[in-house]
Amino acid sequence: MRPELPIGLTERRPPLETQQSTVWTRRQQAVCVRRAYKKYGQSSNPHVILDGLNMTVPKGCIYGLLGASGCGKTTLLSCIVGRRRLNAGEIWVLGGKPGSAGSGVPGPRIGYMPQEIALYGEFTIRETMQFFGMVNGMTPKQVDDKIEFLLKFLQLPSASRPVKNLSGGQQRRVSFAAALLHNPELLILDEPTVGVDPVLRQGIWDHLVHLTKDGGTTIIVTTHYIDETRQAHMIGLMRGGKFLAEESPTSLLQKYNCQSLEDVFLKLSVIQNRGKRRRSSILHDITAAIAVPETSPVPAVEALNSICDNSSEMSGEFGDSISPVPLSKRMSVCSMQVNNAEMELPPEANTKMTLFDRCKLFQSHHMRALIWKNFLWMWRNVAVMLFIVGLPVAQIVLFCLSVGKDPYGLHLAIVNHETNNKTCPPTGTCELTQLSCQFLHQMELRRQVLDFFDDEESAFRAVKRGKAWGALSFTSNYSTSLKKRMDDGQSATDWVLDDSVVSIWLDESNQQISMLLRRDLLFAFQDFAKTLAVTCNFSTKVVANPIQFNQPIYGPYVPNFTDFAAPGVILTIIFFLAVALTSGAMLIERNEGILERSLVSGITGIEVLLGHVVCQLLIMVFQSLMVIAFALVVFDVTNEGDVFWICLLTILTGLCGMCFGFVVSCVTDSERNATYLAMGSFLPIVMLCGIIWPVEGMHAITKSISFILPLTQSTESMRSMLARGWPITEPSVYIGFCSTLIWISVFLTSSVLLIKFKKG
Ligand SMILES: Nc1ncnc2c1ncn2[C@@H]1O[C@H](COP(=O)(O)OP(=O)(O)OP(=O)(O)O)[C@@H](O)[C@H]1O
Repeated sequence: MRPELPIGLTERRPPLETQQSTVWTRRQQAVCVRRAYKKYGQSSNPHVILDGLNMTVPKGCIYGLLGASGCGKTTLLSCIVGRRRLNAGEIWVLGGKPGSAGSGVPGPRIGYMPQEIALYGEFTIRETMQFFGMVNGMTPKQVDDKIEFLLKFLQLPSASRPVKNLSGGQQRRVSFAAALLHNPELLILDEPTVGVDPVLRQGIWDHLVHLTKDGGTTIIVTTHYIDETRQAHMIGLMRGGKFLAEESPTSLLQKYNCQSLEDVFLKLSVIQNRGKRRRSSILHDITAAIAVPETSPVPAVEALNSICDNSSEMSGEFGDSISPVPLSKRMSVCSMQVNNAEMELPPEANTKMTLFDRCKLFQSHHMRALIWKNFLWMWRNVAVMLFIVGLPVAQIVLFCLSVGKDPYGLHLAIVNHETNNKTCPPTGTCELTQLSCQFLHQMELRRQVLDFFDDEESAFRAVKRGKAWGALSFTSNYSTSLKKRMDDGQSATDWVLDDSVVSIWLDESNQQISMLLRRDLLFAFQDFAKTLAVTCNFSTKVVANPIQFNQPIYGPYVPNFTDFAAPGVILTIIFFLAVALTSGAMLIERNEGILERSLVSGITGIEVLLGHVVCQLLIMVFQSLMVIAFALVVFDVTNEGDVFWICLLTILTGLCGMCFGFVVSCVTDSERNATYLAMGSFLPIVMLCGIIWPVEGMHAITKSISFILPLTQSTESMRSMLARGWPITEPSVYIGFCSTLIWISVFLTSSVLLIKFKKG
């Protein structure tokens, strides 16, 4: 015996024989979704959200999109507004495909109120409206008039109140107002009545009905309060990636003989659960009838969906009355005032994009709005901005104060048998006695501390305990033997040679300190010998080292580490602060939903990017000039080059950091991941770009990696300008500029591509 069909399925059969919609009829709808398939996650373990969903929203309708939390309403809406792509299926919005050239979607034809507040807390209500007004090409007068109406209608407080100081419900209403502001053709409202009291909720619904009266506006609204959608012309009950029904609330209530829409939803859910078993057997029959070739590349689910779709475009699994019925009848469900809707040519057919329009990187009113908004945000966060501007200056000050200066106050353990370990002031005469004292005096002049010990044993002990950096021992006849060594020259005896030597044992555990101590000891000896020669009136050449270091060709006679590290440190500070600034700003904008909202308003990712470039470039230029001024003027870092080129290279490096920041914000989805990525790149760049150690000393592999990194060539270029005074025409200088420009284009292109192609 044939089992009894569940309610709904029996009613579902007849429409299977109705006609197919054509592309033309699809484009006549406000929204038409066909065979939508959307999944998240890996193909091996997909999370299917939309599973062959069909949806038809005629023009001039209020369409209530209902469904349990997590059933995919927001996902469907973001596909409709062109912010996410379907994995399969098609969407027509206001006659065009979302995102296609000339469709106006995303764009001002749509008003979108996302689920999250997606507003700048620091802005006042008026400023918020001004921003969205500017984005949608409204004049200030039009915005002001609309603000007045919206404040009254939505019972909002004064327009000068900052959004962050409003209650949650008020913030949602401001968000709603921002979507209504420019009278869009299609209004998409994701839960607009959350946190709104019943009276105002009713007011909002009345206003929505009013908006659709003349047929010019279509509204799609999602809500958890199912029964408030009684005022909608049509509702779509979504469950399991499909619509259970897509009909007018009255006919649903009648058809299922229920008191409330909630009951209808429950009834249909039960039917769907029962029907799934039944449906699987129906599908089995269909597949048997129309065999899908085994070699077909189309997955079975899609094949089945397409089979179903080719025979019908059922929107609801049950209770469907939308797609299969003729268009004229369907229109009667919504406002009858949609005059000539069928006669209107879809905008895409009308709109001819010129080549100029297609190549246009930005629209001036969008850029105006973005730049105004970014500057206003900076102004509202002036303390943060001052910190950001001051941070690189603080860092360069810290660097110059603490890195690269010669260590002083180092303790040396002295055993002076010549003076029985007594201190002895230099005599300043030509007496060749107690010469050890004159030598030690030179060490004191170099600001090192001398501690005297009785014997070598105790001096070593002091070094071993970390009380001194080295031990020095003078023989009892040091002066006599030194004099004899000079007098006898080649014929000097072994004891003369041995006794005229200062014995030194250093703590070499700290390479920098021991290197500088060695240098100080050698210089101290040279100075002592020279002083003696001058005092005793004989040529200093006699005591000079036979290797003579003349005045250097480039750099100071005694180079310091500050001069070596400064170019790299300046560029690193500017580069990484720009990374942090840009990626931070972009991520805040994205994570708070503001970016999403702006993009739905028609602003492009490239415009957002350019908006940040313009504003942050200003900050960065200021930062760069301050850093250079502090390094060169206040801390007197050696500079022989042209300040213009030095500043330009610093600014370009900051720009490069900004572009890297864009890439970071595009590839990461949270501030934490952005921080990991920025920090992860910081250390390799600092280690490999020749900032703390010359590239010449690196391993062959790291040397070749270092060659292509963003800061290597620019650091070398900066060093050549600062220390050698080389002009831009020198290869090692202009290569730094070229490398930075190449990296800017690489990062910028990557972020533009990521913005363009990285959609959900
Ligand atoms: N980017 C994403 N990556 C992976 N899963 C996602 C993503 N966005 C949404 N989802 C998942 O898709 C499902 C549908 O989410 P969606 O936000 O569309 O539901 P919803 O019906 O709008 O829910 P609610 O009514 O609670 O807002 C949820 O299970 C959600 O976890």
